[in-house]
Amino acid sequence: MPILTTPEKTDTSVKREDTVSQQQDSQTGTMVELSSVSKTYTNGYNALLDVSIDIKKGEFLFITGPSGSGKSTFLKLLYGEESPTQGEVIVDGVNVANLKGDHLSFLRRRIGIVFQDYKLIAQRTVAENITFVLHAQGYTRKEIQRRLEPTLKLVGLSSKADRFPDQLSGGEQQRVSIARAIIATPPLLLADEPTGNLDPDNSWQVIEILEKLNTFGATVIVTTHDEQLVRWCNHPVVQVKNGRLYRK
Ligand SMILES: Nc1ncnc2c1ncn2[C@@H]1O[C@H](COP(=O)(O)OP(=O)(O)OP(=O)(O)O)[C@@H](O)[C@H]1O
Repeated sequence: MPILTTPEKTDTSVKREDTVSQQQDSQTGTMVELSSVSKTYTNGYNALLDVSIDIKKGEFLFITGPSGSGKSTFLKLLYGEESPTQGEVIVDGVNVANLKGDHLSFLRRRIGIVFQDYKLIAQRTVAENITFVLHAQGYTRKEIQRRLEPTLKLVGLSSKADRFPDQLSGGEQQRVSIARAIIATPPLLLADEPTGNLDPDNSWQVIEILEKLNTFGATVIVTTHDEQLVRWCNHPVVQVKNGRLYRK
């Protein structure tokens, strides 16, 4: 297991009492259910073929598979970025394929998403990047401040709240994007190749944060093609191969 070497370590002792109290009661049942799902893109490419899977609340699951195997497509179906050509996608009891407009926005508020390329706004500070969505969703200034400090602490960036993304390392930028994804305490966290641009120490740090969130109650689904990373962790793994899913 690699040793953390970044100067400001993540604070995994941070408690997020609101997260725990909201989520401990609802730790049973299914968070994600796909039934006979296929996805064919408009160019005729079959990305997923007759896929069925149940992911329980509170699970930490890795999705692995080679480039182009359908990992991102799988996640996109969960947050309604793509619709299945066939079959049903149920997330937290809601059929995603039927959602539009405000209903889809409402579901997405309950899903935190982390991308490989961070997707930070260059002209905004760390704090602004993290709280941007909360402002847009009408949270009060006081509530935003109440959430910001523990979230920054959790990702080890308390001293860098006023920096801009280009003043941060790649690992720090990814931790900003995780903070942005979790500040609204979503019960489901999706991370699409979150360590794809990071060295082993930073990758491990990202995984440690995701694991901590999982212990707070979030269901976490992480795609990666990094087999070594998967071996380090003792979490269930699903492999995507030729558009089909296999539990390992
Ligand atoms: N919008 C699209 N239109 C057509 N084909 C697409 C589209 N998006 C993805 N594909 C194809 O579907 C397949 C699965 O893509 P996907 O991005 O899900 O793979 P992946 O496993 O996440 O790959 P990577 O590890 O490289 O990110 C690929 O062959 C890809 O070219």
